[in-house]
Amino acid sequence: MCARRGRCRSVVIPFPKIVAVRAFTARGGGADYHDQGAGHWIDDHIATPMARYPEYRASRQSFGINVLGTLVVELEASDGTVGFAVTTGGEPAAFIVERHLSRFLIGQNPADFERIWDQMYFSTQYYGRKGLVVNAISAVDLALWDLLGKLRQEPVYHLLGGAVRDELQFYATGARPDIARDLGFIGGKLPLHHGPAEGDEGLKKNVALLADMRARCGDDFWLMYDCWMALDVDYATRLAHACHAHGLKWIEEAISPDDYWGYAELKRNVPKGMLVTCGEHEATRWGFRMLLEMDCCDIIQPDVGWCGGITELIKISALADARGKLVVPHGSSVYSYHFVVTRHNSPFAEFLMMHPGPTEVVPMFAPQLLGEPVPHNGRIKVSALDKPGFGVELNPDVPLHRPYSN
Ligand SMILES: C[C@H](O)[C@H](O)[C@@H](O)[C@@H](O)C(=O)O
Ligand SMILES: [Mg+2]
Repeated sequence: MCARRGRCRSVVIPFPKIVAVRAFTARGGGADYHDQGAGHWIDDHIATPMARYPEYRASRQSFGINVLGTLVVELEASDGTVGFAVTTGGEPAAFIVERHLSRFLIGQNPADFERIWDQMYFSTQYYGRKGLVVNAISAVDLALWDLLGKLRQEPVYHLLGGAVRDELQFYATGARPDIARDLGFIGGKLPLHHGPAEGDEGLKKNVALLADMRARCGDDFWLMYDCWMALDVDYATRLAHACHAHGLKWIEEAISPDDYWGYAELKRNVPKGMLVTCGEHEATRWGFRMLLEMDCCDIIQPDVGWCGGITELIKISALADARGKLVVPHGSSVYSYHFVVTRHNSPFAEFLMMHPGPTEVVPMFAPQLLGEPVPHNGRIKVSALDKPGFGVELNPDVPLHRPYSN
């Protein structure tokens, strides 16, 4: 409405077009948060599908969990504004961005993210659909939303409909839930250390660790196990029932992400009141539709840097919301925080404790992002997100390598 009488000229200001796409790689923590130095809790004899091979049991880095490294995507607009994002992907993902996806971005309006996403996905469907390719698409999509926010001078959560709450509350993932409790987090998610290859002895050690943490944390603190795809339905069922006595709140990603049938069976098998969660290695609305329609889990946990980005997470979240399911994204720093605050069915978030102990809170994607907010007393106020885009900048002290160009 015009405030004053007279002609009201409503002019849509044209958006600057994307003029450059750059993909870099970086090593050492950051978005590829498994890429840590020796002695870090996150690589301390954690159960994985590779643990059936004794030579790959003590360390996930031994089989290559950190082989990719971080992908950094920059999108530059004609007015000089640069949007960027980071995810797991490294050099192969940089190739996909520079040599395949860039053609759908150069000369385009960053506000056309639906068309751009559609072209990135369906042009790579013949070799993508999940994993590395969708990681690359996710990074481009997140950089688009960062660029949009910077062009509109608004935080991404404003572009998603605004906050439905004043603060984010977090559970912490790491080896020390007892310390997480003292730091004000609402729960602690432990990595599972022993899988089927270590038999009943290993299962007893898993239960003993949970019992110890329950004794340290008291009865009211959430305790969860993250099984990182390491188990089979029988072992996961036995573990769930053995851990029920110690108040295990949820059993996470117990079996292969491809075994939708196994998840549906596990969800029927676990004790009443225990939740089954999964999805961090699932991708797109179609993958999550399968998890939801086959009743595989109680909570889906997409990683916004791996599932297709914000543009796809909007669709995934709506599917879950329509079925009364919670969406608690896998820890992905500001990229999930800006989403979670805007959705009623995302009442809390994950904070991955990246300190080696972990005995203190450090930024999740350290050292790559400057300005990354961290929880205080297990919470982040929405006002901490009130900066354009995702509100973070690349740390200029982190060496970047650009292996390809477009
Ligand atoms: C702690 C788990 O083993 C993984 O390292 C973690 O990244 C992921 O599964 C999570 O849910 O945070
Ligand atoms: Mg997990």
